Amino acid sequence: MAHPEYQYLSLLRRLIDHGAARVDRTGVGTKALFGEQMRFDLSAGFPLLTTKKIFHRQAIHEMLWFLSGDTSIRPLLANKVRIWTDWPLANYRKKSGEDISQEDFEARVLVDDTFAAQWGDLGPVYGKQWRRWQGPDGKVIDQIQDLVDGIRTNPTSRRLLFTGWNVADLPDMALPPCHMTYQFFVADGKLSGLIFQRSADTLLGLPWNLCEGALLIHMLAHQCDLSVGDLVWQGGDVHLYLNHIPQAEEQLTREPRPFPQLVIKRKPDSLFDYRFEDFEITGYDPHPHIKADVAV
Ligand SMILES: Nc1nc(=O)c2c([nH]1)NC[C@@H]1CN(c3ccc(C(=O)N[C@@H](CCC(=O)O)C(=O)O)cc3)CN21
Ligand SMILES: O=c1ccn([C@H]2C[C@H](O)[C@@H](COP(=O)(O)O)O2)c(=O)[nH]1
Repeated sequence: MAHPEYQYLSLLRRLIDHGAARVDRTGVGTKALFGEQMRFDLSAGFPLLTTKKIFHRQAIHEMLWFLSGDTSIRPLLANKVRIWTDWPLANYRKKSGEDISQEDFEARVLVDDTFAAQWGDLGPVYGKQWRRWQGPDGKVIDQIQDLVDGIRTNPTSRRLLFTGWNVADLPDMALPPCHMTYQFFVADGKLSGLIFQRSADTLLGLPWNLCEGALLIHMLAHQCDLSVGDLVWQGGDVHLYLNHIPQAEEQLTREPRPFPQLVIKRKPDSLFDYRFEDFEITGYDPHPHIKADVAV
């Protein structure tokens, strides 16, 4: 069987060859396809792309941050994860008129509590909706805890899902959720998960989304005494930014190598008690990193 990474590489190829040219919110421009799907059998390996190095250390931190319910970039910065800085930074520069550098902005968020509260928060993004969805009656809903309970007590339920797409809260979010809905399925002692992603930056964001989706399935399966099944990824507007085409062409010259394995070294009492040190990726031997600028 062909290496599963060819699903991703063939998507890059099709985007370059057949994507519809579009003007997008960022002004960069994209080539886009609508309605794409990929499937990875997690028992056969961890889907961390090998045709370029993916910074999985940062991706693991991001997933733990979502699960913690936090929406400030401060805990990310404390772990040297800088992928979310651009949005609050642009907001601060615009509103304050101060031409602050990214480094200085990040340093202030880290040391100054008042500054961090005012400028370092992304609004009611992923973590808030996943863990603290506010009901109309003021009741707070923990969608992830409910999911864990559901998988354990009613594994054939067709309602094992959670979503970040809280319509009423969208205007207050720095960015509306991209990987917006997750659904789960238990069969033959295996847990599978499906991600619906309304908008996918195929070169930069998507490899992280696959890594983090796979990590979440592993964690849920670990907690619910199941083994891992498939990660199914579905994308709505799946795009390649025009300034990423040379990087995509470079990546397409490379041959996939075997996927690594994820080792979870400890079983904590709950899904929310995992620490970064509990995870190890073994056997990862990727091609070199390919640098690309993120569209803000
Ligand atoms: N245009 C865009 N693409 C995204 O993927 C994206 C957004 N915006 N906005 C919100 C988050 C932030 N995410 C990001 C942002 C940056 C990188 C990025 O630049 N990754 C580089 C290296 C990062 C580094 O040097 O630490 C990579 O090669 O993966 C990845 C995901 C995913 N999301
Ligand atoms: O996890 C993520 C988060 C974001 N993205 C990408 C997808 C788009 O390129 C932008 C978001 O812009 P919108 O105009 O809100 O669609 O970020 C991603 O791929 N993965």
